[in-house]
Parts: sequence; C-alpha cells; structure tokens
Amino acid sequence: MSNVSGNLFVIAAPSGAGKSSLIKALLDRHDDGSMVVSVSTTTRKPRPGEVNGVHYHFVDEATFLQQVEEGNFYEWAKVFDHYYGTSRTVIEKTLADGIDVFLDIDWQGTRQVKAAYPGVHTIFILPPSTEELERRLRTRGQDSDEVIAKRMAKAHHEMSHYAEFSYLIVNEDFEDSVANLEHIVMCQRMRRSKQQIRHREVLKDLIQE
Ligand SMILES: Nc1nc2c(ncn2[C@@H]2O[C@H](COP(=O)(O)OP(=O)(O)O)[C@@H](O)[C@H]2O)c(=O)[nH]1
Ligand SMILES: Nc1ncnc2c1ncn2[C@@H]1O[C@H](COP(=O)(O)OP(=O)(O)O)[C@@H](O)[C@H]1O
Repeated sequence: MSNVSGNLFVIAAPSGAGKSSLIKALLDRHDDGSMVVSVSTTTRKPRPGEVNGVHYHFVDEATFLQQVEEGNFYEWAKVFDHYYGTSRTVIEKTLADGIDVFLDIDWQGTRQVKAAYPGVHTIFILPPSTEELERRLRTRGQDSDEVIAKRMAKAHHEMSHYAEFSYLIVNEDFEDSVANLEHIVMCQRMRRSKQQIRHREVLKDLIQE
C-alpha cells in the first residue's frame, strides 16, 4: 500500500466523441498498474463484444436500484433511459492504494463526484463537429439508427455542460488528444507527489529547514 493516494479523474463527453478510446490508449501506454478505469454498473444491455465485469457490470433494474438503496454507488445517474453507477468501495480502495482512477461518466455523475471529492480533476472531450460525431457513432457500428438518433439528440445537451469541467480536449487528431490527456494526468501526478513530499521528514533533511 502506497502512502501517496491516487488522483481521481473524470472524463466526460457526448457519446461517440472518443472518450473510451482515449482512456484505453492512455492505459495501454501506462500498463504498470499505476492507473485504472473504473468499471461502472449499468442496466444497459451489452453490445456485441462487451464483456461483463470488463466493460461494465451488467445488471437488471431491480438489482441496480437495490444497490442504490444500500449506498453502494459513489455516484449514479440515468442516461439514455438506462441507469449507470460507480462503485464506492472500488474507488475508495483504489485511490487509497496510490493508483490513479479514471471515471468515464456523464455530467450528472460529475456534479455528484465534485461535491463528494473536490480534489477531482475533470476533463471534457469534444468532437471537432456535430457531423464528425455522427460519423464516429456510425463507424463504431454498435448502435442501431434509432439509438444513434437518440444519442445525437442528447449530444448538444451533454456538450452544453462543458464549462463545468477544468480541462477541455477537442478530439480531432487522435494521437494529439492522447498526448494532451497524458500531459494533464502527468502534471497532476507531479503536483500531488510534490504536495505530499512537502510533509515528509526526509525533505526537512534534504533542505535543512
Ligand atoms: N453518471 C454515470 N454515467 C456513466 C457511468 N458509466 C457510463 N456513463 C455514461 O453513460 C453514457 C452512455 O454510456 P454507454 O452506454 O457506454 O455509451 P458510449 O459512451 O456511447 O460508449 C456515457 O456518457 C457514459 O460516460 C457511470 O457509472 N455513471
Ligand atoms: N480522433 C478520432 N478520429 C477519428 N475517429 C475517432 C477518434 N477518436 C475516436 N474515434 C472513433 O470514434 C468512435 C467512437 O469512439 P468511442 O471511444 O467509442 O467514444 P465514446 O466512448 O466517447 O462513446 C470509435 O469508432 C473510435 O475508434
């Protein structure tokens, strides 16, 4: 167990802007166990290729609402007619172990996390245009026309909350966006370790305060 707690990052975006791909690319670059993405619980049905426990914990509505009652969620919200929530114990334990945690959640959940954990770093991902957003949803090829239409209709509302976030990344060139995301994460890591080292005895020795 580390004596330096991990950083908490929220990454939000309209569906299809690229947040899951960006988080995955960043985690692939840092596969030393120093950062993880939280696996949410949802009542949405799995898409082809999605694995229970890896992409989401897929549950029915009664199970989800029971977990709400039991206070198991750090935050939860209804998005696109389905419930989504973040496990409380996983977040708290992972951060306490010194591991950085990413939450891929919507603006409603972000508000709850900011209230519970003011030190959270919030990042919003924008697509370069509405047309490109729709193109990405279509090329992802995992949602029906009806679902895509619903997601596009909600996109402007989701994007209208961008100013509630500390950082903004326009995901045009994918590699540039991963580099920007990595920069934000590394800067926060350095700030955090500097803050925590300040209180250590060893530093007193080094600078002979
Ligand atoms: N509040 C909240 N939102 C979540 C959670 N998990 C996923 N979401 C959001 O729910 C929305 C839909 O997610 P999903 O169905 O996977 O679609 P995708 O974003 O298009 O891949 C996205 O905005 C996610 O960020 C969660 O645990 N809490
Ligand atoms: N910068 C980019 N340029 C082109 N396509 C992208 C870019 N970023 C992501 N994509 C593609 O857009 C689609 C949606 O990305 P995804 O990560 O699933 O979005 P989200 O998690 O925000 O819903 C995927 O097919 C992904 O490969």
